[in-house]
Amino acid sequence: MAATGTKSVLFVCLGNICRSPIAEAVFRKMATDAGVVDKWRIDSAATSTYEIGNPPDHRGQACMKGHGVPMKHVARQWVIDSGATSDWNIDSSPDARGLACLRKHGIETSHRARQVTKDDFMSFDYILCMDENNLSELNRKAKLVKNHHSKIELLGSYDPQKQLIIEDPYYGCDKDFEKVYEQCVRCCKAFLEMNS
Ligand SMILES: N#Cc1ccccc1-c1cc(NCCCN2CCCCC2)c2ccccc2n1
Repeated sequence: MAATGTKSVLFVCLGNICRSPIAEAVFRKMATDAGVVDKWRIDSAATSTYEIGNPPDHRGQACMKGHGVPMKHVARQWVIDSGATSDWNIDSSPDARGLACLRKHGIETSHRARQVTKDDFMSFDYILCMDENNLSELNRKAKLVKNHHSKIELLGSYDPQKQLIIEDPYYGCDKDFEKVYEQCVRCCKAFLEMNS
């Protein structure tokens, strides 16, 4: 649970390099522009270990840059299993393609994979994910954590245009990232208004 008076939201997708960092950045900018960012703990994470430690996808970075939305995130996975979390990527350096892309945009960065804890399920008020796979994976993991209190929902359930699913753009093109961005803007706006 966040400190008293603050709220907390964790955005989740499969790899935490495409959709959830965009949602996190969009929500953070909206909360900042509304003067309430200090009342929120905002983060994003993955259901998988695919991209731990890597920077956000360069197509997402380009999309956000085009919309003037700052984005800084290190992909992390939160494993809610009884056993240990994956240590395959501890101290791994980021994907070379991501680093090259950031350097091209003049952004130097020193990412490191970071481990997750079970605390996410106890410490976030809201866990908002992108598609049915994320939702079923999160609900499956939630069963492994006693007395977790997070509300696990589809981010798309807040969309006034009722587009429930935010599709994975990983194999897509810039247009697909643009669609993710537009959906995140609609949903995050409605979510923030509902919690203000
Ligand atoms: N999986 C799937 C999938 C299915 C449909 C559409 C997109 C994806 C897809 C694939 C990715 N990485 C390629 C496969 C990774 N390897 C899969 C086997 C285990 C070792 C890792 C993604 C990476 C980051 C963010 C989103 C991604 N989404």
